[in-house]
Amino acid sequence: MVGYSAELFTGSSLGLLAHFIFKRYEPSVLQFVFTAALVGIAESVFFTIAQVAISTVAFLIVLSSSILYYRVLSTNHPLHHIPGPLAARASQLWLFWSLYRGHPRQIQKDMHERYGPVVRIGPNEVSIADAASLNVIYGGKPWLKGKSYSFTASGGAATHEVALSAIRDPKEHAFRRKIWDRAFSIASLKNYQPFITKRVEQLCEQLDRRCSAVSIDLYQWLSYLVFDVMTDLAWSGGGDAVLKGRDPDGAIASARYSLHIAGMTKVLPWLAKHLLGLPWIDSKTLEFRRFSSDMFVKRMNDKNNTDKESPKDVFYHLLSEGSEDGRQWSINALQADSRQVVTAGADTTVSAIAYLFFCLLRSPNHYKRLQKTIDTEFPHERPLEYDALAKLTLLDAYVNEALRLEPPIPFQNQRIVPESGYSINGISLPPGTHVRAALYAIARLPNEFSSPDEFRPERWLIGERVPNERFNAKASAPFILGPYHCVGRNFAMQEMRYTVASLVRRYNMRFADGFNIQEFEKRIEDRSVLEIEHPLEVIIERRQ
Ligand code: HEM
Repeated sequence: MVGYSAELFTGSSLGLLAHFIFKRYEPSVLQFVFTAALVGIAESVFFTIAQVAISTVAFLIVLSSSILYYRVLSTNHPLHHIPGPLAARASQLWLFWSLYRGHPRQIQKDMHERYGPVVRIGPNEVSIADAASLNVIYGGKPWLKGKSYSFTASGGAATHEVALSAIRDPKEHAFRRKIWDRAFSIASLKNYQPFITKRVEQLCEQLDRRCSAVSIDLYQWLSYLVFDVMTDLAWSGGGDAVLKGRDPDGAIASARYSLHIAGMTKVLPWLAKHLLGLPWIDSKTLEFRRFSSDMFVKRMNDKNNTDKESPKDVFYHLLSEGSEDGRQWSINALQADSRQVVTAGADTTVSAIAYLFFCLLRSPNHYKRLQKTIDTEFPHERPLEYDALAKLTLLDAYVNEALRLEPPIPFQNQRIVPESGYSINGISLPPGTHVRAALYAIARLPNEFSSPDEFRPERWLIGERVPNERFNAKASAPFILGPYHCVGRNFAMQEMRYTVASLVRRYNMRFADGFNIQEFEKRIEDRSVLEIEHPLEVIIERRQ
């Protein structure tokens, strides 16, 4: 051993030195390997190959043990005082594993029940389960978006195609967001209603043919519906999934898979671009990229065809509105943002509607009550009107309750503690700490809602709350708050109201024989957006 002392000493010292650098700048595996290679090359000037090998091994062992010790045990670590699982303190891989398994929202909730309102879920990341903090983090002067946003959900590194949700620079975000806000103004929302009405009518025609027959997978049909609505919204024309009764060119599955992969790799952004380059992953995200590019080109051609009046879709707003300083969007940005209408709007809305139907079918009395209310409000031939539906407090109570229990984006909301730091329940979070609000856990806190795990839409109706019932509407934030809140919120609400009211009014439904409620619940997974992995098998009957 004495014979190796020079190379062991050199390797170990360089390992410690590298740690002091990596402590400030979290390395990727590639940087880690690159540094080791650099050290090896530098040492080869003084050492033989065997000595370099020994020194490099010493370097790697000391560097990894020192990082591990610092993250897990050292009282010098700025988040040392925050409780959490040891594996999470050690590496981001713990989060990656939670996402891979598909239940990070539930793991977050379990962790909070065990450790309290602030839990360490990564080397430099904490989760917060505290309703009052929602406004501090996301509302008012919001905290900056975290590193996980350096990667877009649409299947490309953010530097190539930045969609609105991935923009971390507040000024750039505000510039692009202004145009999105116009695209979702009250006036614009009215222009979009025919998209919903037409597709729901098509869905009803399809479902009419499947009444009382074999069971249908309601989640699948709702996916077709919402995908068509979103592609109409983005580019005034889509894949006609409802009419065809199938996923057009595999685009729905491919869009879903893109979100699935993006959700997992967002916690390890450096891994994302390497993973996406893998042929079998690339081929599974290709269909949606191809589909959306075709739609984009078609819509551009329509725009350039001066004989046609430009349809008033989101694309219309993205194209025609420049900013006051005269800046125009690049083609890449235009493509990324119009595609985001589908990636942000489809799976979120479909999971919310499907989960609401699941709750209604599990409690048939609720189904009947909603049906009766809609029958009373819209007797016989009276068409469903969007404005009247928006005033139906009972309908909103049902939608809000489903969103409370299963917020469709429960986990992907990372922010950075600002320079002023933050303190919660006497626990201080230093500037630069990455945080996520545990939306799912907060909306199920027993001090915010009585019987928090129960589907009880009445809690949203002032006249129906039981005496001393705990109810804090602000603890349920499925669309987040503040300047980065969901821009499609009002559109999603009108789509959910119209779809649910139309189907409940027209059909009686029940679970198919043998439907496994527990298994269905278990298979509601989340990585980016809720993914329902179990068919929602139902039997439908046309009402007289
Ligand atoms: C029930 C349905 C929906 C829910 C629960 C939902 C939820 C959310 C949430 C929580 C965020 C913030 C995520 C973050 O902090 O990173 C968000 C952002 C966003 N949502 Fe939605 N969403 C829904 C439907 C829609 C629809 C229909 C659209 C239509 C285009 C849409 C477009 C967007 C966009 C573009 C953003 C990024 C906003 C920004 O960064 O300024 N969403 N949504």
